[in-house]
Amino acid sequence: MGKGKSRKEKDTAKRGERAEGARGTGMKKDIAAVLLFTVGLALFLALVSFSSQDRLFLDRGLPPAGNLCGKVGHYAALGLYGVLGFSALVLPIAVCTGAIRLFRDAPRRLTAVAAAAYAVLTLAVATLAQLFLGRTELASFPAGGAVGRVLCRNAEALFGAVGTALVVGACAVVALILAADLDVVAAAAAVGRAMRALGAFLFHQTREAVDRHREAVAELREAEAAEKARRAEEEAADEEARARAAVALAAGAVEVAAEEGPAGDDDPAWARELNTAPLPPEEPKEKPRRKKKEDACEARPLVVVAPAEAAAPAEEPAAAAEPAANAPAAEPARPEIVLSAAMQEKKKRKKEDEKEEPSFAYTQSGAVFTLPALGLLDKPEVVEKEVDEGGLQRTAGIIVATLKTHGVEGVIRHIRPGPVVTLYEFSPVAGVKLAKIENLDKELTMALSATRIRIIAPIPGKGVVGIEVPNRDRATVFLKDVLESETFAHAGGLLPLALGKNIEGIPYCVDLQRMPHLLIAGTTGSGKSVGLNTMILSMLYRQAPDQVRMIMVDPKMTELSIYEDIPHLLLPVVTDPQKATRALQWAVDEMERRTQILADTGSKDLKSYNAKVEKQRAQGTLFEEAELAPRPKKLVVVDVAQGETEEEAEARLAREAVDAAGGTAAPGRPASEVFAARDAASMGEPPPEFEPIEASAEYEDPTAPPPDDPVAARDQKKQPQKLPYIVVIIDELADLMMTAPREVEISLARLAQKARATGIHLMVATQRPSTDVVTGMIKNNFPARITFRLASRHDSATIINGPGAESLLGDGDMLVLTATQPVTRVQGAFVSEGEIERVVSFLKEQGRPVYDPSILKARDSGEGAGRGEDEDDPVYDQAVDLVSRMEEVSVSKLQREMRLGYNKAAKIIERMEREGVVGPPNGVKPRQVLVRPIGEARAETNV
Ligand SMILES: Nc1ncnc2c1ncn2[C@@H]1O[C@H](COP(=O)(O)OP(=O)(O)OP(=O)(O)O)[C@@H](O)[C@H]1O
Repeated sequence: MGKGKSRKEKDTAKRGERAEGARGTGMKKDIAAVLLFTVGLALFLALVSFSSQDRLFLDRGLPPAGNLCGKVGHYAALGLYGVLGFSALVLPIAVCTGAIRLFRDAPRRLTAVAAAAYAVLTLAVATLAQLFLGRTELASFPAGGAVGRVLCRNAEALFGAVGTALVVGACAVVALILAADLDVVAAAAAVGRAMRALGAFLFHQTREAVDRHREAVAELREAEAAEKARRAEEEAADEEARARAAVALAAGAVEVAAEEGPAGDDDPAWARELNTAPLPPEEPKEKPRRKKKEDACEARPLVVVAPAEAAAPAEEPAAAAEPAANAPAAEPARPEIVLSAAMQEKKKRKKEDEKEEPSFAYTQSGAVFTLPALGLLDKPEVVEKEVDEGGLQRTAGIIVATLKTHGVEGVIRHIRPGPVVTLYEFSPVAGVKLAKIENLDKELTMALSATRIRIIAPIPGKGVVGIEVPNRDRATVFLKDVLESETFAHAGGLLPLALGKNIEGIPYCVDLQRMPHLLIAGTTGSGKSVGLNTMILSMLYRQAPDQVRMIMVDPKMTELSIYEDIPHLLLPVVTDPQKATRALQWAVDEMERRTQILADTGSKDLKSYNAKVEKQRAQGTLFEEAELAPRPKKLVVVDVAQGETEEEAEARLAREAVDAAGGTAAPGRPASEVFAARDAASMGEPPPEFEPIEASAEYEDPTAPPPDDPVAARDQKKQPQKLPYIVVIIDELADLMMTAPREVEISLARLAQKARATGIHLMVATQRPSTDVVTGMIKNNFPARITFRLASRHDSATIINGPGAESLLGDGDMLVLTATQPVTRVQGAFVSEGEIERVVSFLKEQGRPVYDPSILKARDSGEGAGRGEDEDDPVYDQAVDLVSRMEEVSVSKLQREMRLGYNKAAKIIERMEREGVVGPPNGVKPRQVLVRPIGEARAETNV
């Protein structure tokens, strides 16, 4: 029994010992867990409060200012970050989790797995941190620490960057699941719940904000309505008061009038008006609205439009008619919004639209030629938009703020809205370099979210910097709009070009005569051809074909062929570059011929020549009479073709003179001057000398073929004729320059230099403004230039001597440079093909041109005669016949008289010199003629 008890006791004692032991182990574990947790927490605090700046304090023996765990914490964190980088933060989590598990008495196996998982997680985070943040400078230590750097380098070598991210990322997630004993589904659900809660919160907040905004708008509208009602009441009261005052005054005036008789001259105008008109007219309803706008404008940049002060008083007739006593009270001082000239013109035009379209029938020349009517052009209805003042003010604010950010201070004084761009006039403070503003164009473009902006620093003559910002809604300018404007109607000159509207929306026209030649450039699609068409149509709308003739060169064969066969053309539209070269040479010859005519008649230019011709025609006199008067001659032309001898010819003329004695002698012509046309006798026609001066068309026709008999033509004494203007239009200069660069360059330069006075003008367009096309020689001779959008600043400098064209918007946006005006931005007028076709067929209905194809023939084949080549040349014989009647002759005189090309005339004169008909060259003076007509020579010998 004692043995058994002792075993029982032993068992109990053992159980008690085990329980004791277990209690002791549990306590130890708890203590270890607490210590571990503390270490983990301290580590966490040391790591999150680490600051590299603390080193400065520690170096001076001071405690660190930032680290919550003092010196030890700082160094521990420094070491851990250095080794593990950001993954050091996993450590305190691992330690704290381990502490909690220890506390919960978790199985040892699980704790070991968790520890291993945390270790893997730490290394994975270090690698990922190095991979993603290694190149940034987020912290004072490497993102992945030394460990992360090594692991990342090796992993990248094995898997590449993306592979490393995937593999290491997967390891990290698995390690996290194991370490934290994470239920992935539960975690995802928790994240989802959090997102939903956040969404609901944001939605609620937004709805509240929208409701608040709506309420505020409704309140504002109510307040506005109340304000409007109040103003309406005030105005009604004012109106009534004014009417009462007027009636009282009228009554007074009538009483005075009854006492003193009719109002004398001293009475104020309003008093006199009151006698007949007791009540002032109702004020326009628009007035109060404008007042409101003006009030709103105070302390902001003034939205101006253009100087139109002169028109302002005319806009306020009612105010002017009001009694003086009312005036001061009615007009408090306030900022003024001036209506733009363009807007005024629009208003005016609206009224004029109601009038009938004026008739443009042209009746100066013999035949009536009707100029095309404006009705042939389209003018789509455009809804006029109100100026968005708020938007303009906002843009002005952005400009000022952006410039300020970049160190340029200043204010915007005026805003000038136009159809396509709006000009903001910026006044910088003193000391700002303008080049700095110019260089901020890209910054401003970005800040304004604009496509392109243009900076004009400074605007010539204004002392401000112009910033042109494209409008969001771009208006189209229609050609009809410009052609029917006052500006075009009053544009002087014979060759007005309606280009479009300037940036204030005012129609912009130039005169080609004054320019006097125009170079046009623009990349493909920039609006160059449309621009050229509007210029051509402007001239066609102004001038009849006998006043202005055109040569059109279109090597691209696309743009100008639409004008084929209009009566203004001198030639069919030239598409072959070779022929174009000849056409240019013809223009040079024509210029030489005209220069001689001007010199012979002592005319300064074509305008004064045409004026003289007009006078001569009115008086029935001739230019030549003055020259011929001192040396009357008896001229006999022997009809050698019919085998006539000199005696027979003289006898014939005597007979004819007797026959004609009873006929009409030409008024004012010397009786001794007797002419005989070469074939007159054989044709049985009355000799021309007895006819009155033949009335000819007012203008010379350059396409008329040369006279069959120049001698007879010269002697026929036709009335002088005016010379038409000639406009040469070339659509693609580059194509011509590729074919015959030297000839084209020389012809263009000669024309550009000298043709102005002779009424020949050039319009040359190109899409390649490179220096091999627009050569120095061409450029120097074309002072007036228009550029549409160009590809680069460099191209812009070639055309307008500065930047700007590269910032244009395309679609007809252009810069115009003339010799007298600074660069002006213009929105080109638009004209469609349909409109051009309508105008062209209207012109063609009135007549077709008669072309002179010889202009385009190759020089040598057309004009033949070389040195001793063509001894039987009938033209030479005619020339000798003609020259023998002159005292002196020059190449151009012969050219003019016989309607020859310059080269041909020069060759004839050379041959005449060789054959002793004319003397040697005499400097700039004409050559002396050494022969006499046959009859005259015989008469002299007999004497
Ligand atoms: N003044 C304008 N207003 C509105 N749109 C325009 C204007 N001018 C041109 N455009 C538009 O730009 C397009 C191209 O114009 P255009 O044919 O004149 O260019 P281009 O410079 O002559 O090109 P290319 O050299 O290739 O012929 C036109 O079809 C038209 O839609």
